[in-house]
Amino acid sequence: MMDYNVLNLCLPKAERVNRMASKPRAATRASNRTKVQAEPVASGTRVTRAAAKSKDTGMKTTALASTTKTTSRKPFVSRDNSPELKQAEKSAPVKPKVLKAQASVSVVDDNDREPVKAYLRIRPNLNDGGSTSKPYLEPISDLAVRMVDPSGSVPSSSRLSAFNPSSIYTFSHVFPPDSTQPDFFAKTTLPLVQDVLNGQDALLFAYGVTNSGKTYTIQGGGHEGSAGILPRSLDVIFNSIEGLHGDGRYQPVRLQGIELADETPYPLDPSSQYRASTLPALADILENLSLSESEIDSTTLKLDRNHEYTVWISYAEVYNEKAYDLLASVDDPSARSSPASGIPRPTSTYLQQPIPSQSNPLQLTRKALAVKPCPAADADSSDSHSTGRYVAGLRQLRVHSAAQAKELLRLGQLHRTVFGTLANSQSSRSHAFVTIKVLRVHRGERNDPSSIQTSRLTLVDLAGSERTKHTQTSGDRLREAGNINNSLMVLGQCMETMRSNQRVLARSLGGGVNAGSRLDTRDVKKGLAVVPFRHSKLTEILMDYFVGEGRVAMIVNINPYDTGYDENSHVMRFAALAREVCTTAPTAIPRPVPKASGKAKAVSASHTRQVTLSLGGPGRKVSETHLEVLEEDEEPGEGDEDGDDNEPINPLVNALFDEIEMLRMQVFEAEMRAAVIEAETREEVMQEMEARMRNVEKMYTRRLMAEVQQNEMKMDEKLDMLQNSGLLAKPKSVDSDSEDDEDDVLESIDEESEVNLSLQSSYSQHDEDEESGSELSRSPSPLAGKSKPKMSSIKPVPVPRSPEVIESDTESETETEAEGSDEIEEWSSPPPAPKTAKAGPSKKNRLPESDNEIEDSDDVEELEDELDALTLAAGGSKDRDAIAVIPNKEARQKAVASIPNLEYVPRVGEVEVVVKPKRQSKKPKAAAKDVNEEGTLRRSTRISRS
Ligand SMILES: Nc1ncnc2c1ncn2[C@@H]1O[C@H](COP(=O)(O)OP(=O)(O)OP(=O)(O)O)[C@@H](O)[C@H]1O
Repeated sequence: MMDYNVLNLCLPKAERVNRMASKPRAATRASNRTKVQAEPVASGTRVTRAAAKSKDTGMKTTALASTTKTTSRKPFVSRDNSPELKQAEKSAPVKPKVLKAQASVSVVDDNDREPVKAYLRIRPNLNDGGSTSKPYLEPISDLAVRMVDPSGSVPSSSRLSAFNPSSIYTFSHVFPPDSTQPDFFAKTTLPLVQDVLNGQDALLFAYGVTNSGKTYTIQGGGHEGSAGILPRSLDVIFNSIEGLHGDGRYQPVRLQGIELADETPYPLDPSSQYRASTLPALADILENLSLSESEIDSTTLKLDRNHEYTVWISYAEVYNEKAYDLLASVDDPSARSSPASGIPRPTSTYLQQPIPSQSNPLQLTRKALAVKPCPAADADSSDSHSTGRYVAGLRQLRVHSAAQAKELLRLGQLHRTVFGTLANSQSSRSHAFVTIKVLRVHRGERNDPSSIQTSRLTLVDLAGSERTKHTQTSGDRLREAGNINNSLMVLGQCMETMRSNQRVLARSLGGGVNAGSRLDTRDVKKGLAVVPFRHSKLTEILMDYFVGEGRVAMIVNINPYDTGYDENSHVMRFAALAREVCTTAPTAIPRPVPKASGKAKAVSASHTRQVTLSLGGPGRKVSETHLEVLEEDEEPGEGDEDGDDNEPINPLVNALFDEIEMLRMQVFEAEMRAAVIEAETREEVMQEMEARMRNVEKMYTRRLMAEVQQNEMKMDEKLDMLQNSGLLAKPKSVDSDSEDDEDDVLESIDEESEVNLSLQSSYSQHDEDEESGSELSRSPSPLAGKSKPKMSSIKPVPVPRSPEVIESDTESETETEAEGSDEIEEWSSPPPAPKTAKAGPSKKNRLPESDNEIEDSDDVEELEDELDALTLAAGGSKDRDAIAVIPNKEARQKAVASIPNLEYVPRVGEVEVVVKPKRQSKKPKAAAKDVNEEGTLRRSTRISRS
């Protein structure tokens, strides 16, 4: 059964949901009893200090239309791409949640996975006790900051500051001290609000040391324009659903569950009896702590107007490792109306209590709530696998307007203040979770609970991390600090484990496929570590966001004027770690989580604290009153709506469930094997194709090189022949500096030849030949002549008319003979005859005629072209040895006689034969082979009859 859980979490979440769809309800219950907690494996983004990597696209616009897609599962290899590589900023498509509509559940693909976003917000200098006037952190771009240890070279006890006096950290976005609340909201939270209205879950938490601005960021300040992201989110939600309110027939329960709305009214407000008293109420003392209400964010998002929406709020805190409902004592918010605004206003049982005489402290009692695993039944009715845990008994209150919601939150905040923070200079000593839940249903299906989509936006104001050595705390405060630091440490550990699990998984999958071996899930599983979500209440509650779908963003608040450089360094490193964690984790393969030892619960006991409240605000006479806060432990079974945790287990039923799960595991393993085989096959085919392509490429390269060399050598031979036969002589009538020019030309050729390796080999061959002592060694090459304007002074040697063509015996080249003949005739006849388009060679294939023309020809490419042209003009292709134009028999005899070792080879039917031994001795074998294969090369020169 554990194996099934392990493997099941390898699947994309929606696919798991599909699987769950076929799961009988009873089965899920039994599974729930034995099912282990899921540990996700997260892929992440590597955050380096050295380089700023942009991952943020700012506000994303998501599609409003709900589209369902049915995609087949991808091979595991491709499902495990690192998000770092894709970090491509993309808008995640909307995946609406449809309760009990498993048939149309969307499948999550790779592109939906996203690393945690981390936004850095730098607090301005408020001269509020910070020890430094110069900040130790400065933004260097929109995405990166440099942090310099203010202690400089002074040795520090901290390893971090000792070894990294200056570090660069990157974020999804850096908000400098002067950034405004609206801008911050628009870039960080608005996209999440859009997601929630479209059926997606989202989590945003603020992390930072004490006094760094977390609460200011989330809730806001007291002045105009300072409303935080929480009231702004409420404004945007209610602006957007204006006219689209549902009837609230169904209410949310737990994380994803839906049930018929409770008909029972909220408990009657008992405060009326207290209000009859003339004594001031607790609320009067706390009045000046209320949130800023004046400001309303007017942003409106476009929504599908075929849907109806209801909004529900819950507000919980985790204090000293216990979860409390901050709205537990709030009476029905819709039952009362404020006479001033007409807005239904909730009231608080706690806060309406009159403060008794100073000698008698007012005792307030509140009960901690248990955090329980979500029943699998919820997963049946939603597209979410029920891996999360919820605060059992946490009230979710419906709100009809942003103002009402803010009022409710204000009460919750006051409760938080009363129960936790007043005794500590307004500092938040608890983690506060505000969850805005949106229930959405299509108008035509409002009576069908299975059509209701539920989504959550949770904003978490984490308690400030701090070192006890800085706060000098003791007693209760020390205990608080210990718990806070412990829970934050566990959060960091969870992220670290998720990241390393993802790496292990990626390596295993990648290695398995590359090695061509089968992937054994048990081996992979062994390499993964347990994610310690259950080691703290904070991570237990947040767990669903990390193992499930939805986006997670983190706000890092920092006060760079504070003394806590080391603490802030830890915060920065935490952010770097968070950015490497991926939240949608279809590849999660957890190992069984050991059941939480009963130790924590057994140890905890009711705890009474004394809180001193100051009566009156600034400018008023201050008196004090004392509260006694009794914090009762949670009861294990309390608040468990399922109530089936202690249900007696039927062994037969359990055995059947085990068998079902085993079969599921087998199916899954088979699917996984198939996926791996498919990936292997693809890989093999790809490798084979690549090898073939490489061979073809090599072959063509070889041929090309051989051809180039061959042509070069032929060219030399032809030029030699022409010169030897007197058809091309060394120019005599040149300017006074012609010798220098020729040298320049040769140098130029040398330079150009360096550019082209293939040509270089040809030239060096040519040079070698020349060095052998020939008189022609310094004669300019026609190529060289063409490469410099000055060579236009080289005059062709007149030759008699009626040329003969020395042709090869290749039939295929007969056509080019005439053309070659024309070319040479024209080239060698003074003055050069104008060429016609028909008879003459193309511009490309002829020698340059003017200086301007020659000037254009000094790039290597053109040189090569002209080289080819010469080859053609000489009537040769790669199969010809040489062509010489001999005007008549006498001239031919003369020419033959003038060339030593020339042998005449007659054509069939010819009598005279002159054969010139080939000068070429270094012809590459490959080239010779190629030519011989084609049967066209004759290593002799035949002089045809005129
Ligand atoms: N961006 C800002 N602009 C102006 N004032 C700010 C800003 N951020 C924080 N402050 C002010 O700094 C002070 C401390 O901020 P805040 O209470 O939000 O810190 P905190 O991190 O929530 O502290 P704790 O963890 O102790 O609750 C407050 O007076 C707040 O108004």
